[in-house]
Amino acid sequence: MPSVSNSTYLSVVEARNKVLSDYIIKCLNSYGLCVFDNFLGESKGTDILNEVQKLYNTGKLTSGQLVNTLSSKDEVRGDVITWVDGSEKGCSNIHSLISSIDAILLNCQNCLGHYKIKGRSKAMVAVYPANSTGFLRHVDNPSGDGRCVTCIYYLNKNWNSKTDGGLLRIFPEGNSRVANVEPKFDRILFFWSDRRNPHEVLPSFRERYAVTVWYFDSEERKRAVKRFKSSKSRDPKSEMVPLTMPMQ
Ligand SMILES: O=C(O)CCC(=O)Nc1cc2ccccc2cn1
Ligand SMILES: [Mn+2]
Repeated sequence: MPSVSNSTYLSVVEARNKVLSDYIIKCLNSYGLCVFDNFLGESKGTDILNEVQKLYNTGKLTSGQLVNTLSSKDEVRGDVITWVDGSEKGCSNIHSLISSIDAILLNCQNCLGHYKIKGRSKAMVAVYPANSTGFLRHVDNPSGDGRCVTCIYYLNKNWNSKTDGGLLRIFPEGNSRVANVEPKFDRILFFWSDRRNPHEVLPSFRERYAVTVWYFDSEERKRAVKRFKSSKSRDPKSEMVPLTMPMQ
């Protein structure tokens, strides 16, 4: 196998990011959602899966239901989650995932709707335990909190929703068709975070792993910060961190 120089490797990565960014721009602007398979490849995807499973198996994830502090006794969501920025011990591959997605979104600058994307949330690592209840139909950002694009990276090898459940169902506004997204290994999904994309997760019968990042529109974010200035809530999903440059 001829060795590839570092500069050649980088230009291949940049060309690939450009192709992927063009695809995301076209899909999101046309349909409001975009699915891309084989995002990082078997090896990198497995490295990320191993880190997520380690976080889960060492008890680092807490019930998402509690995070929502819902008074209702009905379980709205059955996931367990933790928030990472990738600098944590044992999260270097999750950091690499976040940087890869940031690089793609930086390439999409100013071409996604009217949005100016300059920041994102931390990454939310989520596991739906086997026989969990999924996530009831909801909108990620119903109230203009600044989040404009939801990005979910799935880590579930040989997933078959007929037997394993766990389908993500998106109900694009004004469209009678439903998008059924299998949470397949090394699949990345982007969709508008606002009321255009109500969605739900069907009950899973097998452990279901995903990493989610939300990207912020700078103008909507500025307006939201002004509106929520008084609120003391330090909800991690609405904390914004700047995009990181891709790790070389
Ligand atoms: O795993 C999937 O396919 C999507 C699951 C999903 O919608 N997760 C989710 C998780 C959330 C956590 C905090 C606040 C809002 C949230 C909205 N959505
Ligand atoms: Mn959601």
